Amino acid sequence: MSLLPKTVNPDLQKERDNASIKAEEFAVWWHGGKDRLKIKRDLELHILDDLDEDIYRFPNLSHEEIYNAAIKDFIKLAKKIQELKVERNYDGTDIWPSSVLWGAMPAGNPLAVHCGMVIECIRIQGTDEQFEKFGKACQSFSMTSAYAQTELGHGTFIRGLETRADFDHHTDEFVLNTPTISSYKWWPGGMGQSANHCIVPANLYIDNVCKGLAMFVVPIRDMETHAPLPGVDVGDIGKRMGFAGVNNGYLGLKNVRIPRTNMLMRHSQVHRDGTFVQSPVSVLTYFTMVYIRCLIVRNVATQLSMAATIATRYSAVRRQSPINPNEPEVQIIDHLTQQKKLFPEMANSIAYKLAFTKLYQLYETTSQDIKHGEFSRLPEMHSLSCILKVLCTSTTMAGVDILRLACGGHGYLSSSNIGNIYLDVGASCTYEGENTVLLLQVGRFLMKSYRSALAGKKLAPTVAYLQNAVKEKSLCHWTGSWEDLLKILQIATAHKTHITYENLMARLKAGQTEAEAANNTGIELTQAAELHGICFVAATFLEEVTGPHSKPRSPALNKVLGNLLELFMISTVLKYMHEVLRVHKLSEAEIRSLQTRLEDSLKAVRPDAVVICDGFDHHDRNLFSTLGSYDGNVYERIFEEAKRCPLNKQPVPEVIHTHLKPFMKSNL
Ligand SMILES: CC(C)(COP(=O)(O)OP(=O)(O)OC[C@H]1O[C@@H](n2cnc3c(N)ncnc32)[C@H](O)[C@@H]1OP(=O)(O)O)[C@@H](O)C(=O)NCCC(=O)NCCSC(=O)CCCC(=O)O
Ligand SMILES: Cc1cc2nc3c(=O)[nH]c(=O)nc-3n(C[C@H](O)[C@H](O)[C@H](O)COP(=O)(O)OP(=O)(O)OC[C@H]3O[C@@H](n4cnc5c(N)ncnc54)[C@H](O)[C@@H]3O)c2cc1C
Repeated sequence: MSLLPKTVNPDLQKERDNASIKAEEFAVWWHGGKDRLKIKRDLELHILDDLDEDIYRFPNLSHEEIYNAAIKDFIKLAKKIQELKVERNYDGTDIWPSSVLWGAMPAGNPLAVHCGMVIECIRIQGTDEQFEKFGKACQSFSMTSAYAQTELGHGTFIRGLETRADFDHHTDEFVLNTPTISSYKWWPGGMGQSANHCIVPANLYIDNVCKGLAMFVVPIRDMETHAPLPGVDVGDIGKRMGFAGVNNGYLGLKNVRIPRTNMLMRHSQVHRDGTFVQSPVSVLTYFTMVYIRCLIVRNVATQLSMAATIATRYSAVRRQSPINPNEPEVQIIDHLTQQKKLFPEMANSIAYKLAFTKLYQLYETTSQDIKHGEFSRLPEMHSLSCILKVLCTSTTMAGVDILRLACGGHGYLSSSNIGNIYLDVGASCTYEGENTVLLLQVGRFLMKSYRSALAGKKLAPTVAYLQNAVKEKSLCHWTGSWEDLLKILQIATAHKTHITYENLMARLKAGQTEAEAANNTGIELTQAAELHGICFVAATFLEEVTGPHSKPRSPALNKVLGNLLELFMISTVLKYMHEVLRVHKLSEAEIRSLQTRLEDSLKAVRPDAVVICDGFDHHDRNLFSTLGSYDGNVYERIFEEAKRCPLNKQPVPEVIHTHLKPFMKSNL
C-alpha cells in the first residue's frame, strides 16, 4: 500500500502561489520558446510516462543485472524514439542524447556513445558514401558501435597512441594491431559487449612509413552471432564509480583485416595504389571531440539544474530550527546560508545553458565552414569548447556536492539521486579531454592571441576583449554596474594573461625550450584560461538579460532574470576578488557593498526559487529523487524506498543465523 498522499506538500504549494512569476513563463524562456517546450514535453510524455517501474530498482542490482536492464531500457527507448520519427532535440542538437535519457536510463546508456558520438564522427570524418553506408546503419541500429580512441597507456596524448593500421597493397586492406598491453583500447562506452563495430583511431602506416592518425571502421563482432571476430579480444573493463550500465570496454586487435574503404576519408585519403592524400588541416581528426565537448556543456548545465531542483524543493519542504527562538521552525530555505548554497548553483546552471547556446551556434558555423574548405575558425572553436567544457564540468561537480550538502543527511541517500548526478558529472571532468589538459590548450591559445594583440593584429571575436584590456589596464571609474563587473573581470583576465605571457617569455629568454617554458608556466596558464572562460559566460548572461531579446518577455520575468544575473555577477567577482584587486583597488566600502549586494540578491531570488526550478521543467522520472519530486512528499518517498530495500525482505537475514549469532554466542 502506498503511503504517498495525493496532494502537494503545503509548503511547496505556498511557494508556487506566492511567486512573482509563473513557472510556465520561465519554462518557455528556458527552453527557447513555446514550440520547443512542446517538443520536449511531447517527447517526455511519449517516453517517460509509461515506463515500467523496474527502472527504479537499479540501485539494488549487481553490475551484470544493471547492464541487462540498461540494454532492455535502451531498446524500449530506441523504439519509442523511432516511432516518433524526430531527428532533432528541442535545442537543435541531435536527438541523442536527449532530455529523456536521465529518466529512461538512470544507470547510463550502453549505446550513448554510439548515438551521440559515433554517428556524428562518421558524418564529420567520413565521405557522403561512407555516411550512407555506416552512418545510416548506426542510425537504424542495424549496426552498434563504440568510439575506441583511448588506450590503456594513453588517453590524453593522442600522438602517443600505439594502435597501428598497415596498408596491404596486395589485398587492398588495412591490417590492424594493438601490439602491446598498453595499446589495448580501454574505456570506450558500449565496447564491452554492446557494440559490433568500433571507430578506431590508429596510426596509419603505408610501406612502414607513419602518415599520422586516421580513423577506421572496424567490425569486432559477428553480425549474426555477435561473437568476437577472429583476432579480436574484447570485454567490459569492470565496475566504475558510476556509469554502471555504460559497458565501458577493452579491445585488443591482432592482424584484423578491414577493406581500405573502411578508413574514414572525408579529409585524408588512401588510394588503391597506396597514394596518401593528407588532410588540409591535421587537427580535423580531432573535430568529433569538439562536438562532444559542446554537448557536455549542455548536459552538465541540465544536470546542475536537476540537482538544484532537488535541493531547492527539499529546502522548501524541510523545516528545521527556528530563526527567532520563540517562533516555529522555519523552512530551511529561509536560512541565508542555505540560500547561498542553493541559488548560486541555479544561476550557474542558467549561465552555462546560455553559454552552450552561443557555443553551439559557433559550432554549427564552424562545421559549415569546414564543409566549404574554410578552417580559420578552428582554433577559436577548439579553445572555446575546451574552456566551457572544463569550467562547466568542474564547477558543476563542486556545485552538485554543495547541493548534496544542502540536503543534510538525506542528501547522502542513494535515492536522493544527487550522488548519481555527481558521479556522472565527475566522469565528464575526465572524459573527452582531461580538464587540466584542456585548460593548458586554452592557455596556449591565449598566449598566441596575446602575442597578436601586442602586434596590433585583429583577434578572434571571443578574445577580442583582450585588445582593449591590454591598453586599459584598470577601470577609470567604478560604478558597480553589471557592465563594470564584467569589465573588471575582463581586465583581470587580460592582466593574468599579460603576466603569464611575461613569465613564459622570461623562461624562454633564460634558455628553456618552448615545451619546458610552457610546462613551468602551467599553473598560470590554467588560471588565465579559467578566467577567460568566466568572462565568456558572464558576457553571455549579461547580453541575454540586457541585450535585445529575441522573444518578448514580461517585466516580471526580466526582473527574475536580473536577480539571477546580479547574484551570478556578484558571486563571480567576489570569488575572483584576489585577481580583481590586482587591477583595480576597490575600497573597503566598495567590497562591503558587494557583500551586501550578494545578501540582497539571495533575498531577491528567494520568493521565486521554487518556480524557477519548476520552470527547468524536469519530469519526476528524470529527477528520479525521493527529495526532489514535484509534489514534495519527501518523507513518504524516503520511507517507501527504505521498505523496498532488499535487506528488509525478511526479518532476519540468513547471514545473521550463519555468522553473527554463532559469533555472539561464542562470546557469551
Ligand atoms: C590534449 C590534446 C589537445 C593535445 O594534442 P597534441 O596533438 O599534443 O596537440 P598540441 O601539440 O598540444 O597541439 C597541436 C595543435 O592542435 C590544436 N588542437 C588540438 N586539439 C584540437 C582540436 N580538437 N581542434 C582544433 N585544434 C586542436 C592545438 O591548439 C595546437 O594548435 P597550435 O599548434 O597551437 O596552432 C589532444 O591530444 C586531446 O584532445 N586529448 C584529449 C583526448 C580526448 O579528448 N579523448 C576523448 C576520448 S572519447 C571520450 O572520452 C568519450 C566519452 C563520451 C561519453 O562517455 O559520453
Ligand atoms: C567514464 C568514462 C568514459 C569514457 N569513454 C570513452 C570513450 O567512449 N572512448 C574513448 O576513447 N575514451 C573514453 N574515455 C577515456 C577518456 O577520454 C580519458 O580517460 C581521458 O581523455 C583522460 O585521459 P587519461 O585517462 O589518459 O588521463 P591522463 O592523461 O593519464 O591523466 C592523468 C593525470 O595526468 C595529467 N596530465 C596528463 N597529461 C598532461 C599534460 N600534458 N600536462 C599536464 N598534465 C597532464 C592530467 O591532468 C591528470 O591529472 C572514458 C573515460 C571515462 C572516465
